[in-house]
Amino acid sequence: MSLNDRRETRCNILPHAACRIGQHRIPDKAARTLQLLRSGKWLLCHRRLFPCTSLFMPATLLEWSVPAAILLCAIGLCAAHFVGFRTLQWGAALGCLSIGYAIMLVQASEFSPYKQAVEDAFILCGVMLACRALQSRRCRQTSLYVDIAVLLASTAMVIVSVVLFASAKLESFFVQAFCALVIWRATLSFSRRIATASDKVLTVAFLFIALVLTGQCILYIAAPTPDLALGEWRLSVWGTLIQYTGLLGSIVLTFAVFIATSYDAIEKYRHQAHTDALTGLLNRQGLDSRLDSVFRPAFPEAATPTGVIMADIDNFKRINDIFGHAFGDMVLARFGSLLRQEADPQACAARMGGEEFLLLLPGADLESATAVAEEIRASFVSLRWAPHAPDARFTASMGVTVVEADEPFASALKRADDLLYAAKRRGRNCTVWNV
Ligand SMILES: Nc1nc2c(ncn2[C@@H]2O[C@H](COP(=O)(O)OP(=O)(O)OP(=O)(O)O)[C@@H](O)[C@H]2O)c(=O)[nH]1
Repeated sequence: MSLNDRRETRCNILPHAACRIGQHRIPDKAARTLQLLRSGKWLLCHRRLFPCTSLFMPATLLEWSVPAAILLCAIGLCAAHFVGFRTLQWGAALGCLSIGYAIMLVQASEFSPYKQAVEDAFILCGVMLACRALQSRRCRQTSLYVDIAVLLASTAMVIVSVVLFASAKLESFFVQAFCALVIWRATLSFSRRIATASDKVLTVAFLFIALVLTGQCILYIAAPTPDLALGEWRLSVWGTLIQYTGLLGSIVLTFAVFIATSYDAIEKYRHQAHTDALTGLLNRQGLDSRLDSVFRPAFPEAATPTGVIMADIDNFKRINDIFGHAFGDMVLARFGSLLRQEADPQACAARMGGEEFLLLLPGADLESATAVAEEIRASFVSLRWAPHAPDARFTASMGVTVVEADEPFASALKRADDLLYAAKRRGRNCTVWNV
């Protein structure tokens, strides 16, 4: 008698009738599994338990195209990391997913239930990594212990579904339900902290994936799906559905990540091009672009009046000469942060070049703009410069005006500049405004 014949015989002598656990009647297949588990011979007979033709049926090229395409997405994202995009974590997530989907196609071995558990663990790990990549943009990440607990719970449910109930339908339902749960949790907590257009793109992609997974779970419960054996299930419409929705989700995610990271990079370089590196204020180019958007002729909300303060640190060349250029840089940086502190958040502060600064105060009339200028001037005088120059006091001069209704901004700027030089001529350390 060959080994296979002996296995067949062992399997055939097992009772086929349904049995009971306590008050609960359990199905034939589960009853047989329990018997086998008790006798410790289930591994020998699992081929009989899961009588599937495709256990020995190699996956087609079309089926392999699913993990291959996901792997390509992962490679693309990892490669993008090396040219400066922050996409490595996303690549790792899709890499994990592609391994999970590849294991799904590998021929089942003697250890088929473990294969299911490993395959599903890779898929869930991929989803968790993607969620962590999303959360790392804005909010606190889910605790690692929570993720491990979810992974263990999912694996336990998968093993129960496979070993006890020999049900691929149940196994798929559990892994998808856990994936959906993890994605919904991350998406909902992230959606409360959306700050940029790229955040919105990623949120929409995650919502789409969460909805697809949830829809699939509902379909699993609601539709009269046949309870197929493990191998048969892969080739059924349900198995195909899970593979292709996985592929669709991965492609949507890859596009969303590329759009979001490209947008982030553009925003980063735009911000750098519009910001003065020393003070963190707008530079000339940044100011022009801000003025373009606020003072466009067709922009009726352009606040009028708008207070304009032109400020200049007095005798700055001497500061450089006496204390050095690095100290001069520090004085500029502290003056810049003073402008930011004293003005309200809607104000627009810019470094016009050298030691000359501009502050725009939307909605401020001449009186309140002058008050702000005086406050800044007084605060600057009172700054202490220990340890480099403990006894030094530095001063600044200010010219203040307002943009009249329908007045071109350039003419108000010229007026503020003239007033600043009037303050210099008056002996510096004072504020001059037009009446
Ligand atoms: N440390 C430092 N110095 C700068 C920077 N940009 C310009 N300067 C210096 O700022 C000085 C400006 O000098 P001036 O235009 O003569 O003005 P001032 O000495 O402040 O004289 P008044 O404006 O008339 O009070 C020059 O010596 C520039 O080299 C910078 O980014 N860092």
